[in-house]
Order: sequence, then structure tokens, then C-alpha cells
Amino acid sequence: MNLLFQQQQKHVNGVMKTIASQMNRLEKEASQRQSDVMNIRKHFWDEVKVNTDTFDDFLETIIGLRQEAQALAVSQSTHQHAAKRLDVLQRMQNIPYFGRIDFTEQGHSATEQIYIGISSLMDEGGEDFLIYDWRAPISSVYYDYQPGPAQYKTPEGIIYGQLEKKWQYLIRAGELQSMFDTSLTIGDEILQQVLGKGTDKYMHSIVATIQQEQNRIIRHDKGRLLVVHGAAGSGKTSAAMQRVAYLLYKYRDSLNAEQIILFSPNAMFNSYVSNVLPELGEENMQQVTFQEYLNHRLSKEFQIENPYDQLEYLLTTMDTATRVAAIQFKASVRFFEVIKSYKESLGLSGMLFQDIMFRQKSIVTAKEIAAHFYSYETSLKFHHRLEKTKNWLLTQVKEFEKREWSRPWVEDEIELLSNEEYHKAYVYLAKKKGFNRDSVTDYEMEPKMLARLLVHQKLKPLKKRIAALHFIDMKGIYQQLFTDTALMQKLLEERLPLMWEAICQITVDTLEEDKLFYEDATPFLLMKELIQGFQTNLSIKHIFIDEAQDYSPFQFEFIKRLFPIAKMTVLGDFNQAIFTHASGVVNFDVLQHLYGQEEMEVINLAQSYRSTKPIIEFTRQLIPQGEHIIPFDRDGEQPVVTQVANEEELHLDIKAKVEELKGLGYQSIAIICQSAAESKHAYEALTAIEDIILLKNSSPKYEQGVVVIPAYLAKGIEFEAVIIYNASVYRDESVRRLFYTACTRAMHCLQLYSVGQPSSFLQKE
Ligand SMILES: Nc1ncnc2c1ncn2[C@@H]1O[C@H](COP(=O)(O)OP(=O)(O)OP(=O)(O)O)[C@@H](O)[C@H]1O
Repeated sequence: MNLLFQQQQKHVNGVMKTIASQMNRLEKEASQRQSDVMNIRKHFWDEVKVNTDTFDDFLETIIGLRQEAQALAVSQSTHQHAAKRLDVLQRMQNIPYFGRIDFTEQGHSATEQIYIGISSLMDEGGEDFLIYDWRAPISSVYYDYQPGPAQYKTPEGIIYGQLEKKWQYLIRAGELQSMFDTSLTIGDEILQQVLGKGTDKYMHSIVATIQQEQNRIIRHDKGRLLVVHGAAGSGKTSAAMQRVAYLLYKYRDSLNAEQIILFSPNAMFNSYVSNVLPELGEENMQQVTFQEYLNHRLSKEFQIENPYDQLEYLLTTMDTATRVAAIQFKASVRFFEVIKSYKESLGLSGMLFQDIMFRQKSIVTAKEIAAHFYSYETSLKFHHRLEKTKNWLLTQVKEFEKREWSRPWVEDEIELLSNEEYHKAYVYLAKKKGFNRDSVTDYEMEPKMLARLLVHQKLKPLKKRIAALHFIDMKGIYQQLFTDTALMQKLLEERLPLMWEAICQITVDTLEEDKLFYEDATPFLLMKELIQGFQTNLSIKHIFIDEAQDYSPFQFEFIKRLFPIAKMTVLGDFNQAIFTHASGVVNFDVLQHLYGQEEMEVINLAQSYRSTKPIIEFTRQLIPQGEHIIPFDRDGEQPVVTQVANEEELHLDIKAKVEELKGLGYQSIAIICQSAAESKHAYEALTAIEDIILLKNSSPKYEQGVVVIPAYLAKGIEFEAVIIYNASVYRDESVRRLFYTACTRAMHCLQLYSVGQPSSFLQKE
């Protein structure tokens, strides 16, 4: 062991001592705070004298209550703070720091040694930093520079200086395992080690090895929109997660995890990334899928198709031309404009309403509502006209209500009331008349009061629906776009899409069954929101959209409107665009219009880290311009394509391969299929493999082991070894990107099987 190493281990030991003593102190403080909290809770009411006899007594009671509540809140928050810090220190006990820079600030003679870890650590005197948080301004030098002139940004301005040396440390459980002077070593040793390791159920933080381009994403701080376009495995999701941690650190006084939302592809992905932030001592942001949002907003009215079901349909149905044409049109910017113009035109004509019915009787007909709506001046805003129509309808219902009081059905219903219902009504009316609990029996109920109450109760749901604007026939209005060709022609201002009649047919048929195709759900919701007024969320400050190539222009526009004050970070890879609406789209140009060019910055990530060099060299040939993807220089086995004669042979071979891979120590092995249908078939044929798991769209968690999974669900996730179940089924150009996505899930080993001739994508030109 050389002297330098020994000195460094000594330094680690010193830091570990400080961590231990700070933990000791904090543990005492945390337990003291906890008992404070329990004490205050236990004696809360002893400390407050409740007296409401006079106004002054009442005021005193309120003040007393408030003081106690405040004391409780302070103790609770100090306890939480101490517990959170303890959790971070516990993590630092394992890895106190991972890097160091020796930096000489311009105008200073001394060179400072800056150690970098997941959080800052002060010395016992609280004067000097022993460790700097990786998110501190000075730490960016570690990620951005090689030895030589360097600079970093602080709130006070730019600091210039000289980076003398840069060190990487591998410390585990407080023991220094290795250290590298990165100005001397060639290649990134630690990154090599990290990438060469296995994976587990969760994605891990990458703070020790963040690369320069990734650091730009993490620390990006200007404009409303950051777009990251990066190759498969280039660290887009990783950068996004560290960016959340960075934002939570930088804006800790004004931003919390609740104000950040990550739109992710599915529940399994959510579980896969759920550990990164806690690993860094931060709370997880909110995670949702767009489908969850659509369901939340529309599932009362419709059964909404899931995007994976849409894709599964396209992958497993023979004639999909109409559906493909429908998807491409409905996801287009053109259709977005159509919906907007449609809303404008509805101000003049075309609004459809529903009859206001009660006990199979019409109170106001749809035609009368339309006539009323259009009787208002068009100079009045659309929403005001709607509001006025709503109030007019409520008045109509009120008048109707009075007429109903004396109808025979009311008497019949009163007779049918159970004793309990009768008593409830009696007490309610008595209380309304001013009788209290003790005097309620003195009340003499007039029968007409009961009749009024009954009619009122019966009409309540109807009034509620009117107040919520449910008298608008949204389905009919949307359907109109597909039944009135002249209207669509006028709104579109150009030729109708190919197969228009067939598109109309499938759309109308589906709507009639109260179902919404996935491609209709966002346009429908947009139209509904434009008509009813947008429900916006003003508390969210940052939105992250991962796998953004799967979102249509509609969805972007929609999300922007939904979160009007939020900044957006969009991450995606068009080579993995597997949904039909995106076929042919190769970049995020459409996003330029979202906030304007000046608010948008695009960062490209060309280097790919997930897979070994031979795997990346193999997969990049599958896509156009794949040569721009730069593999990280990590060696491994060449991918192998095995052609078999029939399914029987296929299953025998795959089973043997899985056993072999397990023998080599691989713990996460995926058998990737083209569709869910193929996955089910493969799973049933391979059940002899011990503990094999079938992963489906509905699987809530990412499971480790030997899994069978459809390619579209494997997106965003990675496996130590990937077996492509049958490479011969990827023939059509429309599944090229799906095939690429499947192959790029492999970290160390990629094996492809093919029953008969393999996919033409594998034939070298
Ligand atoms: N700087 C880094 N240091 C260590 N590991 C990294 C780094 N960047 C990426 N990785 C690793 O590379 C793998 C791929 O990263 P990630 O999943 O973030 O990529 P991605 O661009 O989102 O991929 P895809 O688009 O294929 O889903 C992960 O295992 C991640 O930990």
C-alpha cells in the first residue's frame, strides 16, 4: 500500500469520526424532539384553557390553542429535519465522498482540496467544509473540467481559477478501496467499474460519475423548456432524476418534492426509478402516467383505451391501415388546430346540448337550450354565455320544482318513505325551523313542507349536473367532427386525410359504445376543456416528461396548459418512438412552438453508457444514422444471432441459454417479445425455467430474475442479459424502432433467436 493511499485512508477515517459524532448528537436531538412532540400531543388540552363565556375568554382560548399548535409544529419540523439529516449521514457512513478537486482560485495562492459527496459536512467547529454537496456551485468543476483553467457560477458571479488535480475515490463502508488521479489515468476507471456491475430492482444514482453533458442537463437553469434528445442508454432518465435532486437543493427554500411531477411510461417504470432520490437523501417527486390523468378526467364518461392496448392491437391485427391513418391524423398539429378552430366556430353555431329530463319528462329541451345559448350577443365571451345559460337552466329547474310540489307522485313517494327516512326528514325540517336537539319533538311538521323537501332532494343531482355543465353534449359535439364532412373540410382548410370515411366510421362506432380510442382521448379532453374552461394546476413548478417521443403534440400542448407556471424538462429518443403517431418523426421541432424558440434549449446526448461496446456497435446498425451514437469503451461478448428450425428447438435453446447465463452469474435476464400475445405464448412454453415471471402492462412493480416481457414495456428499463425471443417477426418498417428498443435493453449480453430467416434489419447492406 503506498503512502498516498495510507494518507487518504487516514483522511477518510477522520471524516468518518466526524460523521459518527454528528450522528451521535443528532440521534440525541431527534429522540429529544420526538419526546417533545409526544409530550405536547399528550398534554395539548392541559395547556389550553377552553373558555368561551365572553369574547375576551374566547379570544384567549384561540390564542392559547394557536400557541400550542405552533409549538407542536416547530417540534415536529425539527424532529423531521433531524431525522432526514440522520438518514443522509447514515448513507455517508458508507460512502462519505467520491471525488476531490484541488482548486486554486484566481488571486489566491493557496490550493484548496474540495471533497465531494452526496451532502455537505462541516467540521466539528462548524467553520470549514469537510465535504461539499455534489450540487454546490464549486462541485460543478468536478464534473465539467479536466486539470487546467476552470470556472464555476455562484449567485455572486463567476469564480475563475485553476483545477490542479482531480481525484476519484471508491469508498465502501468507510474503507478506501481504490483511488484514481484522473489526470493520469486513461479512461474513466470508476465509470468502467460502475457500468460493468450487475443491476437490481432499482435504478441507482450516478452522482459519482456524472458526465459533462449530463451535468449541463442537471444544472440547466434558463428558459421554460429543456429538451434532451439522447441515444438509448445515454443517461436521460438518470440525468432527469439527478436534476430533480439538484433543483430540490438549489431551491430548497422555495421548492419541495410535491411541486415536481414526473410523467413516466408505466407503473413498472415508476417502481424502477423510485429509489434514486431517496438514495440521495431527497424525497420522491410525484409520478404519474398520462393515462392515469386521462382516466382521472374522463373515465366517468368513457372507457379509455390504454396506449399499450392500442399498440398491441396494431401489432397483432392484420389490416390496420384505417387505424394507423386515424392515429396519425388525430395526433397531428393539424388536428390540434382543427379543435381550436372548432371551439371558435362553436361560438357561432354547432353547440349541442342534452335535454334536461326529470322522471322521463323534459324540463328544457336541447333545442331550447341551444336557442337560449345563441340568443346572447356573440360579443359576449363564450364562457359568459355558457355561465348565463347555466344560471337560466337552474332558474328553469327551480320553477319546475315549484310546479312539482303538488303532483301526485310526490304523495306516493311520501307514503313509501321508511320510518327512518321520515324521521330524518322531520329532524332536518325541525332544525331548519330553529328547534334544537332537545326541543325537536315540539315541532309540528306540515305535510307540504315534507313534499317540498322531497322534490328538492330528488332534483338535487340534476342541479348538480347542470352546475357542472353536464348539460353540454360533449360526445355529440366531438362526434360532429366525424359526421359532418363539410364542417371538417372547412376547419381543416386542406384536403381531408386519406381514408377519411373509414376513419369517421371507426371513430363514431367507438364513441357510440361510450369508448374512446387512445388517440381520441386527448383531443376530446382538449375540446372539453376549451369549451368548459381549463382546470389548471398552479402549484406544480417543474414537469419532467420521460420517454417524450411517445407523446403527441396534443399532449404537450395540453400539459403546458394544465401547468401554466411550470418549467418543463422533456427527455426522449426518436429511435425508440414505438407508437404509430410518431412514425416518421425524428426530432422535437414541434416543441419550438410550445413556449417559443427563445425559451427552449436542446441538449443532445450521443454517448451511450448502458451496453458494452460490442452491443452498441451491433444495435446502432439497426437504425438510420446510428453511427452518430458513441459507445462507451466497455468490452464484452459479441451479440449472437441463432437461427433455429422451429419453435420446439427455439424453446429448448432459450431454456439452455438461460441456464448458461444464470451459471455465469447474471441475475437479471429478460426474454423480450414483440407483443403481449407473443410474451404469453413464450411464457407458457418456457414455464420449465425456474421462477420465470411474465410481466404485463398491469404489473405494478419491476421484478428481477428471469422475466418475459413485451418490448414496449421494457422501455426505459435495463437487464444484464437480453434474449430476443424471435427476431424473425420484426419485418415491417413500422417495428424497426421497437426492435431497436428491445435490443438496447441489454447491459452485458445480447442473444437473438430466430425461427427461420432473421429480421431483415439484421442483414448488413
Ligand atoms: N454518468 C453515468 N455514470 C454511471 N452510470 C451511468 C451514467 N450515465 C448513464 N449511466 C447508466 O447507464 C444506464 C442507462 O441510463 P438511463 O436509463 O438513464 O439512460 P436513458 O437514456 O434513459 O436510456 P433509454 O432511453 O434507453 O431508456 C443506467 O444503468 C445508468 O445508471
